[in-house]
Amino acid sequence: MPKFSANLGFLWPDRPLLDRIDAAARAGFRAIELHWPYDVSAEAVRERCGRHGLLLLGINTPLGRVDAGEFGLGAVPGREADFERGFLQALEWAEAAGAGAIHVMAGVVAPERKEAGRATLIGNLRKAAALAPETTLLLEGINQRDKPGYFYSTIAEKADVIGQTGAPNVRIMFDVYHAGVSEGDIFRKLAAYLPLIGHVQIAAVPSRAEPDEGEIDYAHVLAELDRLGYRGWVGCEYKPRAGTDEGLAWTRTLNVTL
Ligand SMILES: O=C(O)C(=O)[C@@H](O)CO
Ligand SMILES: [Mg+2]
Repeated sequence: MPKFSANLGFLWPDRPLLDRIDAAARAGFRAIELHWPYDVSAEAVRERCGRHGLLLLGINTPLGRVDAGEFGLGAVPGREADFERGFLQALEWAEAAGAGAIHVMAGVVAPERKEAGRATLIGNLRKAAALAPETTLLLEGINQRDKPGYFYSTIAEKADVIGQTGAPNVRIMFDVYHAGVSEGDIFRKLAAYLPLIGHVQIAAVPSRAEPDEGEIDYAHVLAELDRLGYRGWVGCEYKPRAGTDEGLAWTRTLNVTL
């Protein structure tokens, strides 16, 4: 059975971040991952994780100008200097908090700028990977229904960018929810891209709720990850239907030990 981490961007949304860390430990998680924790001190997060013996896996790069529709800057032509500033902020926070991975957010790019966006992303990633050789840089596709215009939605596009970047510390964040909404054929893609996968995330399709409903049978997905020999973490990145603690009943349904 894979190892599970609590995504505290979505779980226990009713309380402040440090309390969410306590809740994750109480629920039995051994690792957590965060989205954009920049308004909380990295040292406080490190201390709270240490208190519980929790591993902090990763965070996301800053989004940019959210009011202008930005959702990351990695592939946005003309914003390279802002991307670098944001990446360095993420790196400094991650190192101070003890996180080993950074999800480099590609961002929203107009279709006619797609080729320029690809070159921008590869250039930005080469620099970022060299600046942070000890950190895993994760690339995630986001489905077009949730974030119209996001730079990529398929696993193949991320693998292609990783190949072009040529850095050993850039890996795929295989979010089964986004892959399910965007393209399906999950088992074949897990098998095909396994050597490039640095992290997996799960949520029901199409609801993005606990992974015990909808069109993806997560009992089979988790068994397939085992069968393939995946040794990484599986991030529980779902939006609880109601209370997060009650929602963890899915672990019993699926015979999962946190
Ligand atoms: O939305 C997701 O899926 C994520 O993994 C976040 O980190 C933001 O894209
Ligand atoms: Mg995700």
